[in-house]
Amino acid sequence: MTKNNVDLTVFYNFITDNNAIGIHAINTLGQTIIYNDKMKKIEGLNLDDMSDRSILDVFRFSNAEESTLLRVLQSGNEVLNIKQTYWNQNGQEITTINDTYPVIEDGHLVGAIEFSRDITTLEKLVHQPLQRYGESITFDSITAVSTAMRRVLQIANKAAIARLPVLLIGESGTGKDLVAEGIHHATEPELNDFITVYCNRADPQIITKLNEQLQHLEKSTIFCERIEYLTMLQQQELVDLLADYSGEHLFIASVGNDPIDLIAEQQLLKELYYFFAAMSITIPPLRERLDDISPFIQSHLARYRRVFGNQLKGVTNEVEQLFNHYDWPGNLKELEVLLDEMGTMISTEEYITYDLLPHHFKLKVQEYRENTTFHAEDFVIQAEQELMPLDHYLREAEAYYLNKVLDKYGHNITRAAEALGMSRQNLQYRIRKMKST
Ligand SMILES: Nc1ncnc2c1ncn2[C@@H]1O[C@H](COP(=O)(O)OP(=O)(O)OP(=O)(O)O)[C@@H](O)[C@H]1O
Repeated sequence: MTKNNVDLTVFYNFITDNNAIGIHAINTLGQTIIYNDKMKKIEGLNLDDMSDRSILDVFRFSNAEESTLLRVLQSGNEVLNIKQTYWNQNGQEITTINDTYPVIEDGHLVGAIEFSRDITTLEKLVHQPLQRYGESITFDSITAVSTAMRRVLQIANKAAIARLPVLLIGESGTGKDLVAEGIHHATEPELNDFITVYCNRADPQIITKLNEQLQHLEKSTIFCERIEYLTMLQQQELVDLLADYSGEHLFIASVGNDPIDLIAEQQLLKELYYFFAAMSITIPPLRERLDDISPFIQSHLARYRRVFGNQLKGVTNEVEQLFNHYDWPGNLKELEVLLDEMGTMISTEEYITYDLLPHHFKLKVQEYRENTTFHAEDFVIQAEQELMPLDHYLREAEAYYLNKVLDKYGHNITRAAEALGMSRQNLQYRIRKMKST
């Protein structure tokens, strides 16, 4: 393609490669033909993973309906403004808005193209703080059933009493923000305001603005969220500011990684770390405190029932097992986003079954599920198979059968017990026994 005798292909390639929008295009066979650098960053995949391969192969889609690109290819209709939050292979939280279009040439469909706008920063700085408006977070609002999390809250309570600077260390979504606000409300007498500073390096005036704000504040809590996101210069400005105001206010900061590593990687200023290090609280990732998953789901679903009036009571055993084996790179926030996503699809269901899980989550747990789910053929004796003791075999067979029946009846105990020809109490007893083995 040329214009004024200039080959435009080179310009089009440049536009594709130097663009703030992720672009992914496929042909009618589902093969990737364009996958730009921005899309690579967003999805955390390599071009080599994608080129010359059918999108079906790469993602192992079990159902073409579930890929927007393939859906558009099949229907010929555009799908616009789909918002998604997920954690890519590097454990980074990403929020995108996607538009997917059919590509038509001379009246014939020749492929489909997806444009993905990365709105992660906008989401973090604007939408999430807005969502939390009106809700005051105390230690009671934080799910802390695991020993590790109860310990975190104990130390946080001590920090509130001591009113010393606090450093909260933990991966994205572990609840640092909540613990900071919990500390604020646990101070006695309670400090006046809880101010969150989203450490956005793109704002060169950020520390100057904080300085102006501090001049008008009396005895408040200042939470500097993710201080490692500031430039070194901004961090130095913050150190100077803290020295001026440390007697007046309670300062809390958070970091997403081990601060010693951050210092070694020159992402955190040593002096800033020293200021906060007196009280360091490490919040462990969710995969190291699985006991918190179930109570978090319970309290989240209870809120759903109150707000949306639906019937959701919990998740099936199968989903619970998958949750316990997934590594949750986005921690409780990822679980929350997942529940929210499913919440919008629920109408009359009482339990979240495997089928209700969003496709992107099914992909993440697919391998584990394939390796662990019992199949009917597991109970057939095969020549090469090692025999297991009878009581073990019966236990597994019972668990397999009970789970199947419970799933069939959406975990409605009364209906499942009826189908199994036993009392509700008997079924509940067997479920408890199954969970404890
Ligand atoms: N222990 C918890 N109890 C209840 N909700 C939680 C808990 N931990 C996280 N959440 C949920 O996850 C969301 C994100 O948590 P939060 O913003 O505190 O994470 P964070 O560690 O500050 O993450 P980031 O480093 O990305 O800012 C919260 O708004 C809350 O809804």
